[in-house]
Amino acid sequence: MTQSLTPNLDRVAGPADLRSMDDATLTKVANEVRYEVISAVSQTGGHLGSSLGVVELAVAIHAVFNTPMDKLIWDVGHQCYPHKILTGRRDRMKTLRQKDGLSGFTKRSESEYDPFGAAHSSTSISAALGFAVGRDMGRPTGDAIAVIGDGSISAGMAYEAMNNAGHDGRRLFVILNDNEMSIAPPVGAMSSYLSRMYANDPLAKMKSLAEGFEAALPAPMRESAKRARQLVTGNLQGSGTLFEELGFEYIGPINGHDMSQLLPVLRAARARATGPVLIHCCTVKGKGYAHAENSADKYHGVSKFDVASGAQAKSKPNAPSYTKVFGDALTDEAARDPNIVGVTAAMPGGTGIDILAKRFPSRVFDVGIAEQHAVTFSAAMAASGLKPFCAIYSTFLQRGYDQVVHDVALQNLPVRFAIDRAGLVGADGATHAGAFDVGYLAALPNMTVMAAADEAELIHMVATAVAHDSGPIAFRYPRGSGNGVEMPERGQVLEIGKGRVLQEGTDVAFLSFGAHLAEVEAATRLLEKDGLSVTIADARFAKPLDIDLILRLARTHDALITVEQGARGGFGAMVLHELADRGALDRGLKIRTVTLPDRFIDQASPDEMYADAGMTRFDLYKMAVSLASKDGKIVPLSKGA
Ligand SMILES: Cc1ncc(C[n+]2csc(CCOP(=O)(O)OP(=O)(O)O)c2C)c(N)n1
Ligand SMILES: CC(=O)[C@@H](O)[C@H](O)COP(=O)(O)O
Ligand SMILES: [Mg+2]
Repeated sequence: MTQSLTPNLDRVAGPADLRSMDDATLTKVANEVRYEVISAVSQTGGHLGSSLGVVELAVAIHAVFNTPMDKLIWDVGHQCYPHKILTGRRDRMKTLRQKDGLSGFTKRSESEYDPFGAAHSSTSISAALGFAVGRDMGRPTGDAIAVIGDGSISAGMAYEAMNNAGHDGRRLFVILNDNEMSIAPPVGAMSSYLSRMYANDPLAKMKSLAEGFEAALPAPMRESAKRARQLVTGNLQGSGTLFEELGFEYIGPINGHDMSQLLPVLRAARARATGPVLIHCCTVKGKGYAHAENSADKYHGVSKFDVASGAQAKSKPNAPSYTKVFGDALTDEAARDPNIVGVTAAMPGGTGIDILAKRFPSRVFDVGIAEQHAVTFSAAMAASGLKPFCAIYSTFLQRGYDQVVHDVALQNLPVRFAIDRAGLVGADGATHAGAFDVGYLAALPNMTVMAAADEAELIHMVATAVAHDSGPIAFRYPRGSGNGVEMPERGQVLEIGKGRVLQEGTDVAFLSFGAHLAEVEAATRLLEKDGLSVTIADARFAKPLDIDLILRLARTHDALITVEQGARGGFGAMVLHELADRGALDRGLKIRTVTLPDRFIDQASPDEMYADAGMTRFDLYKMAVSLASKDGKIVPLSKGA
């Protein structure tokens, strides 16, 4: 029988097994967990760098605290792979981020060790405080421990939570996982502050501890720890770090990969904390895997890869990504218009704003994980006469919605929202679905809402957004590659509120909004084989709607089907409002609105997810046939069905 490469990890069925192990064995377990993470993610892809950075933390926390009674909450949750391996899901790691497999984030329904779901950042401290209150009011809950990264702690919501927790004074633990990285290198004053806390400290190797816990330390560490803490806090009067000023006991910075520091510090903190405690751990994103550590993005999000070479499997799309098309188009427009600026909330690469930044660095603003701020910041730039392109994924723009309403739409300021990852996104699952932006934006007065049917349309929409100065405008497009359509030299400015007809028919009309047009066209080919005559129209705008087009389609067809990559309450709803209010439904038009279903859809490939949503070409075909049939026979409507 071959010798196991993970003999110590093999003895861990769950965290309780860790609590019976000595520190040396725990260190071995950590090394074996790291090996397991690299091996698993090389076959599934995923958030490798962040997970490698918290291997020791995950082992130590589960070894010291009494999970699942103690609630361990991972901020964002993208770094949860070691946690999942240690909490009974090791055998399912190969299903990570796949249909019917493990979620790539923590998820309540997946395990009792996941007390709170995540994926959107900066929620963990709020959740920890909620559990702490539950405990203190008699609910069956132990300690609450939030593990939050240096990127995530820079978001407003984290301050709201620390402000409340520090004032409330309840016992809870915040472990700051400081690896000096967000997805890109971190930005902002908090990042600089954290770096100052250990960059020049000659005792950085020392593990400085808050006075309250020095007594628990082995004698040799006690005195020097006290002095190190005073040095770290910037003066010998011992006044607090930012966190202490907020009411937290501060411990750190300590080496988040050194079990001989982590374990005594966590044990001391657990033994003595009477209020909120922040333990500052310095870690390395991608720790222990050279290809990750040496990569600019620390292998934040990787596809499958070869462990030996680190080479990632590259998909060979036949078309550029929507993200790149957007970044290139915006940069071209910016070369002609000096008022164009780009804004991203910590996602320069993901949004394509990094392309603009390469050409015009002084006109790009990465505000950190701060979508609320990004929107209002953009609103004021628009009020000053600039042309801000606020590029935020559909799902993350949800974080700044009140700012869109209150600071942009209500003041009718010409902010341009570039909404990437519209529709279903695949492996990131339900938390990242760009499902709701059409509904939440088209409901707003003054707002213009567009959706690109393909990458060529996206270029036109960027040009249209540049030219549109009379109020806010949003354009949405999906994650991934375009359709390989012919690309225009330069974007043409579209007429606001005007759609386009791709083909005229008589039996059934598809009114498509956005990138599901390709599926509509495929369904049409099937319908035409059955002798049906089909109209295909691309609405281009959910607001303002092309009323003339919609009324004409309703008048000249017995069946009208709207299609969108979004939830109910979006484009189809807008069409229904207009048709109903104008009496166009009174003569009995057969109309159906194809949207995402009223439920969340778990991770899979986008095609699998759209199949789950009932939005494939075959679903569309069946729907059209059902509308063009009589007594179960397909009777083309134009033939007097
Ligand atoms: C509200 C929100 N905005 C943006 C993101 C995208 N995002 C995921 S992880 C991440 C960086 C997190 O940095 P940090 O907290 O330092 O964790 P690390 O990856 O360094 O472990 C970002 C911006 C998100 N998940 N949620
Ligand atoms: C964890 C997180 O929120 C980001 O890393 C997100 O997964 C990025 O999504 P894309 O891969 O679509 O850029
Ligand atoms: Mg980080």
